[in-house]
Amino acid sequence: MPRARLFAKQLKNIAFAWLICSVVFGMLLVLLYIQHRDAEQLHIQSIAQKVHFELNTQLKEIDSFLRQAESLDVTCPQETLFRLRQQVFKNPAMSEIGIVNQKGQLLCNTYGVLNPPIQTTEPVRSNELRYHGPIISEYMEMSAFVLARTRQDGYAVNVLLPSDWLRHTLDLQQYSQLDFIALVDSETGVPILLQGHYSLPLHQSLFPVQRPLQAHGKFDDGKNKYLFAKPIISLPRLSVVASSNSSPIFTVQSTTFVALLAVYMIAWGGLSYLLYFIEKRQLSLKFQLKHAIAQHQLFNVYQPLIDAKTQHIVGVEVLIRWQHPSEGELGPAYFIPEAERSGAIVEISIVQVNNAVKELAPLLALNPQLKVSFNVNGQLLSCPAYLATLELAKQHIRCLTIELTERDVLSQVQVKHTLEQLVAQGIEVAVDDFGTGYSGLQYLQSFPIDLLKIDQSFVASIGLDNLQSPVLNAVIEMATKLNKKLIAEGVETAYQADYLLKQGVEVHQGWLYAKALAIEALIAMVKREPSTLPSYS
Ligand SMILES: Nc1nc2c(ncn2[C@@H]2O[C@@H]3COP(=O)(O)O[C@H]4[C@@H](O)[C@H](n5cnc6c(=O)[nH]c(N)nc65)O[C@@H]4COP(=O)(O)O[C@H]3[C@H]2O)c(=O)[nH]1
Repeated sequence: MPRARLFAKQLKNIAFAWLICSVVFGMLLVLLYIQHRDAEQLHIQSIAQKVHFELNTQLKEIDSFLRQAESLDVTCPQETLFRLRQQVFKNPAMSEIGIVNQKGQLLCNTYGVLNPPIQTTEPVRSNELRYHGPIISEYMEMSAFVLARTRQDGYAVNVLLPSDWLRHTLDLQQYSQLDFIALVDSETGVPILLQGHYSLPLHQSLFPVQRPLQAHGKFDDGKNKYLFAKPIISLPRLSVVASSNSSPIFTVQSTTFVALLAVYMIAWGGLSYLLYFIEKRQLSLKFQLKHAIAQHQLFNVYQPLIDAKTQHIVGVEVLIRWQHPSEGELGPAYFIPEAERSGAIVEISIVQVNNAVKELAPLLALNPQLKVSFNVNGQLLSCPAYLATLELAKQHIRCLTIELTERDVLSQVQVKHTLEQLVAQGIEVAVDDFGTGYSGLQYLQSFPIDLLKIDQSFVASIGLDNLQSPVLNAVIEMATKLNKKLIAEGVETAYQADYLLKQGVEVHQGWLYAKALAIEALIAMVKREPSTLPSYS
């Protein structure tokens, strides 16, 4: 093969290997990405849930105090102030508690009675837990939230929570690997506590947050992100929101990336080499075959067909062998598939028929009725040179049979016409390995088929209780009904031979009688059988 072509073939292999590896690795990366992304999202959810839980616990405690505040004396006697202060000591989240009347006047707080009262906003009528904020507490000069409840009598009790204190208890800083984690107003989305850079998905309305929700896509800072939001149960007006970059694959560690790249390169290289190796082997087999034909290394062997009743040889199947210079004698399984692929089968088969005519001439001269059977595939049937060789051979071999597999018989429309022409010349058509094909059996009626060769697997099933055993009987019955001749292949035991004989299958082929023989051995066998060829000496 010219160098340029060899080089082009190698390039093709490399490109093909690259394509396969890229597709496989691409799929692998997508899988990894999905797995990684799902894990990342679960991680974000679990952080948000944790913050949510902590906040919820805090708020529930404060709320339970506010519910009990129904019993506080709103004239702010010492006893009430004591209870308020006691509460502040017990719960360090609260820095101040105050009582506001229906007009919005702060009457007293943990610091004492306010005289005059300070005007604030009028209490809301609803007695749900609510929050205001963040506000700047005048006393503490810091940002804070107000949690409040309105009592049945219209007075409100409120609690001041410093923002800093909340931030520290929730320890938001430990979540710095997230894009952000925030406590936001569920209605407006305004962040009240925030760690990181707050950004929201574009073209998606998240607010008001009424139930736990997730959002994916492009955010207003131009990045693709994932977001999880969940309202606080005891105060749904507030929600915990956490978000992270949703493209973690691009943050794969450099060592992992290098390892992946190395595996990819090794797989690519390995596959290229494997393809090169297979091609080289095929190429070399193809060239070796050509050489073998030229050097006459291929030769015929002949397996006798025996009439089991009389024990006489009634024919032979011509089989091929290769006397390989280094590998020794090789069976057809080693080279026939490649010969069929490369087209060398045509030349091989023509030489085979011509050799058989020559080698069998002495036997045919003595017994012109000797059946001679050749394996023929669909490719050969469409080759005029081979058909012409058969036609010539027919002049020397009176009982010439061609064996086709079911696949070959049915493969081409014109096969039927070719077979009819061969039959017209007196050539017998047999179906080889009968029963192993998966096609319907209509062809038995429409194609000119005279003989069925029962596949060895059915013969091997005789006496065994397996699935194939009933098929053998069905095949025999069908062949009898359709008036087809039968030959049993692969007869290895006397038991099988007896059984087949009892079923009416008289012509056998198999190791019980003889293996495939070189022409000299066949002649020697026939010599020992004077009754078969009475005049042969
Ligand atoms: N286990 C066992 N095996 C037995 C027994 N009796 C015969 N055989 C083997 O069964 C195969 C019968 O040939 P096939 O079904 O046409 O199957 C043939 C045929 O399809 C193909 N083949 C052989 N020679 C040629 C040829 O010249 N041209 C073509 N196109 N194909 C061939 O290769 C196949 C295998 O051929 P072989 O290896 O020669 O194997 C032969 C034969 O040696 C037995 O009792 N037990």
